[in-house]
Amino acid sequence: MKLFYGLVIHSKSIDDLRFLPNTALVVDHGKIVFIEDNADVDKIQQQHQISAENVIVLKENEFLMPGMIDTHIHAPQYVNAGFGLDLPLLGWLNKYTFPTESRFSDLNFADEVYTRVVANTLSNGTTTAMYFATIHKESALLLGDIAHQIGQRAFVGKVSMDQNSPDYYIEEKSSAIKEIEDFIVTLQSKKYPNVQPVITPRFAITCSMDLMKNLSQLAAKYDVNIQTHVSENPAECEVAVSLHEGCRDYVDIYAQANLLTAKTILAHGIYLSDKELEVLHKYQTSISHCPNSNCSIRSGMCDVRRLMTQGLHVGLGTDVSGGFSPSILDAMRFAITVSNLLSLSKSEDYKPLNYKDVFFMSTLGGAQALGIGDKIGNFEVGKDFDALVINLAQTDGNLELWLNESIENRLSKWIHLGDDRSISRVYVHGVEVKEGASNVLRVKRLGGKRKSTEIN
Ligand SMILES: Nc1nc2[nH]cnc2c(=O)[nH]1
Ligand SMILES: [Zn+2]
Repeated sequence: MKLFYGLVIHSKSIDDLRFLPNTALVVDHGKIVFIEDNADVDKIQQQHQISAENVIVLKENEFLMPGMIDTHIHAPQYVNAGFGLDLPLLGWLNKYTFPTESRFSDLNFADEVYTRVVANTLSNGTTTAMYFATIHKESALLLGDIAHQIGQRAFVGKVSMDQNSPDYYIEEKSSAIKEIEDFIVTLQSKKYPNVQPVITPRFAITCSMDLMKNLSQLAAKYDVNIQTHVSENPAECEVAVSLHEGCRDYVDIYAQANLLTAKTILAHGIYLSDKELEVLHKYQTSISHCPNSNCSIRSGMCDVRRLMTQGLHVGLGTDVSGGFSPSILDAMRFAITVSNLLSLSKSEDYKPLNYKDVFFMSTLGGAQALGIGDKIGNFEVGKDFDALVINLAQTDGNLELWLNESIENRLSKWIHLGDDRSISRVYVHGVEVKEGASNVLRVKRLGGKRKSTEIN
């Protein structure tokens, strides 16, 4: 058992951000068993019979918050993060993305990259990641092993794609179906408590209707989540609809393939019509908003307020490497900026997203979008303890504190100016997983040996 005591910040809903001073929070076997603000910490320590070394008292400039959730990240594209941003989506996929992803048939290469991406995103406070891997089953399974060993909560998707892809990076339909079923069965058989397989048709351009229908049957058979992309770029939308005869619009393609469920998350959704939003709402399908990617490969600006007004759950995604940064703090800032820019052409009563909204989206909102809002996302008794200790008094970096600043302003400063240096502890399911630098995690996993694999 562990007892945390200090300032706690979490969201109960998008309009209900709580700042809870002097809060006692007790964790047992990874779960939150008690929480009370303005608490008598000694009394609670005694009541729960917690030894002194298991009491963590936060310092004056520290606070505890829920772990952050990246609802859309391509693990293999971590290699490309920060370059190749000169082309829009379809050209970018062909020139930069497919060649890099095709290299993940090499398990040594996959081991090196996946260890780095898991360690680095954890270090940046991503306690849960919804990953796209590649079409290679073995390396996707390896990503699951790595997330488990290092301690990140992860959904891992072996990508499925059987058309309109380069010869060197494509599956045949029958083998795509066999491989994904093997992948699900194998990953589930490992019984990792925090790592789940996810059905991952890349998008409607690279998947035949028949493949997608088979994938939706497997999702139902094994009760797993589904992820794909939707309506990211105007040229993509046009090609997708032209390829699937008899489908009214982009969302209808996935509806006809039975891929829309309450456990489905679609990345982007920039150009969705009102009718498409209605359909997504009917199926309780969520959206992953990836504003860095939308800006960097110039896909467009997604009106998150509109999606939320339609009742959709919207989480945040880094979409590495369409997005250049693996940090969810960066996604929060981009989301605010895009929303501000959109508001310039809206009426005065349009409310752009603010720091409280994006805090929600990166925690409870992300959990709801992944269909696990009852398990993580905030601090409620019965939920798993996925949490970050934030230290605002770090001396490096741009975050400066002044006397008598309100807690609200300090949180806003952290969201706008913080980085991994201010994330001093990271917990997943009650286990501390950030031990100083991400290097420590890497070395631990690789048994103290650096791999000789060259990344180039
Ligand atoms: N941003 C992004 N969009 C996609 N659509 C299909 N594949 C991808 C991808 O890898 N990244
Ligand atoms: Zn993506």
